[in-house]
Amino acid sequence: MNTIQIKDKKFVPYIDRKKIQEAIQKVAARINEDLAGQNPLFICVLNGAFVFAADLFREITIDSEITFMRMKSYSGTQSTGRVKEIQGLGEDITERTVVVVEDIVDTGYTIQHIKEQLRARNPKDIRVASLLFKPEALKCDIKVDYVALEIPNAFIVGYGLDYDEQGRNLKDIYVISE
Ligand SMILES: O=P(O)(O)OC[C@H]1O[C@H](OP(=O)(O)OP(=O)(O)O)[C@H](O)[C@@H]1O
Ligand code: HPA
Repeated sequence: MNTIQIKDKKFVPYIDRKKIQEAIQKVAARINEDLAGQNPLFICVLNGAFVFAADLFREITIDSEITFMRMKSYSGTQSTGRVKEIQGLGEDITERTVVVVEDIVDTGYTIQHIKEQLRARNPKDIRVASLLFKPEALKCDIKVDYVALEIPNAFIVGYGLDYDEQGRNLKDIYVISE
């Protein structure tokens, strides 16, 4: 069944690269339509979102810009519940439309924290685009505007997502096997 081992855990194939790319194209088409003429600033949340952001941004056909910030809240397979800013945002976003690009919204603590930080800088609008969303795991009252794929509450790796920093280079997404 193509089981892979990363450190002490086993994972099995879950979402293949073709399905990922199709889902990204659909999300990009919605963003292209919704945000045309607004020159949105995409904000990629490192580390995990770098693969998704690279693929999403190349599907964006409207005038737009991209930048990066870096946050950390996970340890192993669990959220610590504390969101640490490793690298903040340099750009002035006053009166700009920004699109926060995440690989996953799980408990929602990270995106909630980022939205609070960005709101204080008076943007025109904050949209959130996430490759993956786990509705059953959500612990915050937040809206994810553009979701490529909804998944159940299980730990996954690949396509930028890691287990203990390993597995980000996998082309497909794998789920933990009990
Ligand atoms: O909704 P939440 O429960 O907050 O989880 C989502 C966050 O967790 C991951 O980041 P992580 O802290 O693992 O850092 P990484 O991006 O460097 O892997 C992921 O990239 C999101 O930013
Ligand atoms: O399921 C996950 N896998 C990897 N990183 C994550 N960060 C939040 N949820 C996850």
